[in-house]
Amino acid sequence: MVINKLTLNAVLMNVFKWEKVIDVLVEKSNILEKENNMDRDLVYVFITEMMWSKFGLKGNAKNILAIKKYKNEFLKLMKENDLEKLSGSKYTKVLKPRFFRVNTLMTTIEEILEKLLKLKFKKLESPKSYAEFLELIKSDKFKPKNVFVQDVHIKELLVFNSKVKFYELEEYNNGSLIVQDKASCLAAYLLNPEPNSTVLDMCAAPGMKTSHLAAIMQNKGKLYAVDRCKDRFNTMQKMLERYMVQNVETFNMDALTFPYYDDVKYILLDPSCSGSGIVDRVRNDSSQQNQNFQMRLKKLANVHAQLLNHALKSYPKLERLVYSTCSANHEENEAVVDEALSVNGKFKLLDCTKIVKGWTNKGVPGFDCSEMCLNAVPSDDCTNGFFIAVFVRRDLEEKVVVKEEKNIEDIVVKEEKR
Ligand SMILES: C[S@@+](CC[C@H](N)C(=O)[O-])C[C@H]1O[C@@H](n2cnc3c(N)ncnc32)[C@H](O)[C@@H]1O
Repeated sequence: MVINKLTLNAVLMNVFKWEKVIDVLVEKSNILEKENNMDRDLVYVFITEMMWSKFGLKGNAKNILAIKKYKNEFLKLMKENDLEKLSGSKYTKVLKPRFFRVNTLMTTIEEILEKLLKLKFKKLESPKSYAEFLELIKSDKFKPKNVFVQDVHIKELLVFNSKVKFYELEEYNNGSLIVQDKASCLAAYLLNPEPNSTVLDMCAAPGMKTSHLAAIMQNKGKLYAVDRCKDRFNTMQKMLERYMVQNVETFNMDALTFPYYDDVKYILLDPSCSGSGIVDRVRNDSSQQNQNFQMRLKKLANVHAQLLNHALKSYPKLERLVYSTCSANHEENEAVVDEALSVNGKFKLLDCTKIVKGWTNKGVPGFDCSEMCLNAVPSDDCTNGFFIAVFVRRDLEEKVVVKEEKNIEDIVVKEEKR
């Protein structure tokens, strides 16, 4: 059999993912004792291929046929012992809802709500608190395919059952409705630039957060979107055009060499990370301990720190910076933030979970910044794993807190008027 490195890697990652389940199947079925000439590792690979690979376990070799005999027994054991839940951590096998962000540069929330009602969707009453919101989207009330609810924090975000797909819907196809996980939307929500300000998105492609920033700025002011990767940059340009972002200037370059410093008041830094927070990407303890992964983490963390330090030092009018990753590893998150704070005394952190009311998952304990950061945890928050820290210039802190409180008051007033 010809097998390339990538295929082999995918097979092994799948074995790691299901390892705990296979441990139980092997033990309960006594397969190793019964098939006493077989190598344990090979048995794990064969079981994974037979039970969970797209194409099943192929071939008629003696040891393959021996494993195939156990399929029904394994299925029964899985069911009886509810083994699926062992297959991952809080980052895998989580049934996330589907989040659609209304692109307010092309339409309004009201127009989309009207369209959805015409399509026989039923809007559930928006809960008052985040805890009630989570309870609702995890409950049976949220099971039917035709129900949805408006997000409790980000008003332009509509939350649907995981089975809902809008491939046929005009608004989805023309860019008025954008699929974007809530955790990813929180970055622009927390940066919260006012219209007419100057904003720099340092690692912008493919432009999801850039387009959200433009929507928050109502297409007014200046939005610099920088990315060094040519292909991703090209995709971003197409996407921003499609989403009718008009206040953006795009730059295909390294953010460390971006030349326009003077007016930048807000920065979003969302660098390339390990992606270990993304639900469905294979992630488990065995793969995390892998030496290559640890080395990769170290390299990524160094790059993050370099970009973050550069941003905090180089922009004289910078008031606020959001640092975000879709990593679940503290090396890329809290450790980078602590280091940046230790050498950038002019900045401090805002308490993210005070702004995102009711959010309970903070940074992992053990770091100076832990209490001020926000972690999105798939099994709790029903989003991808995500990390956010908000830096503010120290002497502006009071002004910023007043602004936050005012924003929250405005939201409450708007809600009451409805
Ligand atoms: C996580 S992705 C950004 C996703 C984007 N913020 C969004 O919401 O669509 C990270 C991006 O950073 C870019 N990048 C990494 N290092 C960079 C650097 N030094 N300068 C500019 N772009 C960089 C990568 O090319 C990649 O497109």
